[in-house]
Amino acid sequence: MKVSLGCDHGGFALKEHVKGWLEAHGYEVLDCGCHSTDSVDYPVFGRAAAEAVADGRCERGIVVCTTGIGISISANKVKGIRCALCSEPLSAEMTRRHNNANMLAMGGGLIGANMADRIVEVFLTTEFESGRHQRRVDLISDIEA
Ligand SMILES: O=C(CO)[C@H](O)[C@H](O)COP(=O)(O)O
Repeated sequence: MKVSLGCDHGGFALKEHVKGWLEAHGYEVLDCGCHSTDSVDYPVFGRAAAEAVADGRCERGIVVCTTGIGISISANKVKGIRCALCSEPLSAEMTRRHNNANMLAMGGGLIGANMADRIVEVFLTTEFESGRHQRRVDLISDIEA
């Protein structure tokens, strides 16, 4: 599975950690930046990571800013993206099972590396349940159309 990554300066450290975890676990990574703790604007990088998922270059995306909020809002503006902000593994599991989320957002200022590992692992390995949930995901897509 290929995973796009995006962050701002507030998410840089956790993004780098997640990148290492992904590579150690056999995932291919497309790092859309940023690449340092210099101050940048999170919509630029949330958009880049989301477009890589929307156009099929990556199957999933993970974005990080200080809170995870701004970069998740930005990713969700890209058509076809369902980006879920998660701070613990149960939310990551449920958003895969029920929402078929294709992107995960986390707050680099809010959660630690070990928690992020568990969230990422669950997000990338949990299947969508489909059934009644597909109808609801289709209704979300209708809003975009
Ligand atoms: O969490 C964020 C957006 O939701 C950003 O990381 C945060 O707003 C950046 O702020 P600053 O420029 O003061 O570091």
